[in-house]
Amino acid sequence: MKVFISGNIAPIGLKQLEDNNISITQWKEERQITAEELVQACKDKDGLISVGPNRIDAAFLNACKHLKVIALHSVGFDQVDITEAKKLNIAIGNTPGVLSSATADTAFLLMLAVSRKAFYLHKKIINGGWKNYEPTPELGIEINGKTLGIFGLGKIGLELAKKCAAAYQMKIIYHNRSRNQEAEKEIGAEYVSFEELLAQSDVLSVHTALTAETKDKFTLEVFDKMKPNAIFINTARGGIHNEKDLIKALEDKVIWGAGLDVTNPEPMDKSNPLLSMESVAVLPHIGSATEETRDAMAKLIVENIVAGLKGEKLPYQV
Ligand SMILES: NC(=O)C1=CN([C@@H]2O[C@H](COP(=O)(O)OP(=O)(O)OC[C@H]3O[C@@H](n4cnc5c(N)ncnc54)[C@H](O)[C@@H]3O)[C@@H](O)[C@H]2O)C=CC1
Ligand SMILES: O=C(O)C(=O)CO
Repeated sequence: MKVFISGNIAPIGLKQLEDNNISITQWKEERQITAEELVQACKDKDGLISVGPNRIDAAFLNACKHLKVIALHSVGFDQVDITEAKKLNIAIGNTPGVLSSATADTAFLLMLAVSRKAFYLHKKIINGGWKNYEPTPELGIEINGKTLGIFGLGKIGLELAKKCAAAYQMKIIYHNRSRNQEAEKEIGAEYVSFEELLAQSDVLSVHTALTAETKDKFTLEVFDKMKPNAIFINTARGGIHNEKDLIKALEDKVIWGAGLDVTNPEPMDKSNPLLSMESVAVLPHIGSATEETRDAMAKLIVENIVAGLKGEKLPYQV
């Protein structure tokens, strides 16, 4: 059985694939593989491990109908045409759960970094701007005891809510497609309407998937309904906020700050105005990027690939 890997996965995953007698070919270049190159690479393969944002759309799936399984190196599957894959009987697997804590940590880190303008002040030191010990004009705001609003209280949202409730006694409110009884019981999270979420959150953190419903959900009109000292955090997908509107909202002080692990497009251009704003922190999509989490993701990917190649139901099927 032959599998193509369109990027890097943890070495433990490569070893486990070899132990299962799976022959692997891997994309080793620094640049992202193109759509044409991906089709070409998959021509004589039985499975694909899809790393990064390659579009697994109808065109790709129809050009590679022979694939038995596609294992995503992500929990998100917005890059995949699931309906078409189902029609063509190609199993799609993802990596739920094992990355929830690491991704919630990234949201937590962004929340603190924004609240104290940490990335901006770090750059200021590099640029020789730390002159003496004076109360800095760039004051932060505190998180302790404030209200955290979660948009999309699934696995990652719940991890963040637990961390913020425990570390900072934050009040947790959330808006979701359905009620999350576990969160309501465990941390006293309160379900609110989307409008209430906007009106009450001191920190609003996005954790839904990117779908037709959530695409461009955060526009200027929406930011306008938030508190002027609110912090907006997005570690889900860049397409969920409208970047032009976010820039305008920050420039006009409609909201206080923003922390992003995801942007649209990715990579973000280094001239992007968000990168020079005081109360903004941007990371290059590192939500799940820890050694422990990437090892755990690789193990799930191997389980999905092995099952899919045997024609069995995937343990983590989308
Ligand atoms: N920055 C990064 O590296 C990472 C980003 N992610 C992103 O985080 C997303 C969430 O991951 P999980 O928490 O594991 O997924 P999940 O499926 O456990 O949680 C998503 C939650 O959003 C809710 N939801 C979906 N559409 C909604 C809508 N229109 N309105 C209100 N609620 C809605 C769902 O009901 C669910 O509770 C992924 O889809 C992925 O895009 C995930 C891992 C790492
Ligand atoms: O899992 C995901 O969806 C990511 O974005 C990367 O881990």
